[in-house]
Amino acid sequence: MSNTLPASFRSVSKRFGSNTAVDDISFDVRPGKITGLLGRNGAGKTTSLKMLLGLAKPTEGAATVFGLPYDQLPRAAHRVGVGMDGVNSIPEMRGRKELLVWAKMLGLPKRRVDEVLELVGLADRSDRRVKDYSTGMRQRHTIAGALLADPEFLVLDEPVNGLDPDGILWLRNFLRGLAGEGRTILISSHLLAEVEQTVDDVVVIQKSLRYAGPLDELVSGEGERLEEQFFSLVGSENAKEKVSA
Ligand SMILES: Nc1ncnc2c1ncn2[C@@H]1O[C@H](COP(=O)(O)OP(=O)(O)OP(=O)(O)O)[C@@H](O)[C@H]1O
Repeated sequence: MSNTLPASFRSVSKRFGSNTAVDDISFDVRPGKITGLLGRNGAGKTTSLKMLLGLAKPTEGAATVFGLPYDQLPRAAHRVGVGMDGVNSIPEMRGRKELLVWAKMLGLPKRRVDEVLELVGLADRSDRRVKDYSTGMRQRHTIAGALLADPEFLVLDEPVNGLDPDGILWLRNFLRGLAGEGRTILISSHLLAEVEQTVDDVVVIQKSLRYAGPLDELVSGEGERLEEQFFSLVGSENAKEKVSA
């Protein structure tokens, strides 16, 4: 595994016309940890991940993976596994077939597809078309694709969305297992209770950066919950009412 930081954002901003989606954020992702990128809808999570992965260009600043912009990183598709809507997805194809396409593009043997299908629990259901998968199956399929090249860094955009309680528990244990092997994981989410049980580090954004650091430094007081801290960082009258209710 590499010694260089898996991900680093330095004074990164992104504007779409007059809309500032991401405003001057700087943070690092620690190796071997699970980091949760948190923010409410429209906070700039996906845009930030896209800039990290070379799918969007920062208006200012730089986001790097292993010390380099993604498009300059040698073997980037092998080192960084990506799970994001619209990336590496051909919904009309059957699950296993689709993974075989990506495996071929990555120069991987067919048996790797069966390995990842087994890992995510889809081995016996991968002959269905991806578009016919349930939301939970699609999430697992996305993670299988991200794992194909056995990457040391996984970037997953909203992997918990749409999972049922079994799926959530599975994902939590699965991600913890991957981190236990020394992998780094960056997930975006707005599901605070779930994130609290899964991540080591937290990055809270609301266009600008509100917090970056260990979860247990953010939620250090007795009985303190991530949800409470989140709302005090991003601010919301409704939220404050909700928290104090
Ligand atoms: N391609 C684009 N063109 C114009 N505006 C965009 C584009 N992509 C994102 N935005 C805007 O940037 C802001 C941040 O969007 P983004 O998708 O990054 O938020 P998010 O935190 O991932 O939200 P969600 O949880 O709803 O997915 C929003 O105001 C969004 O409308």
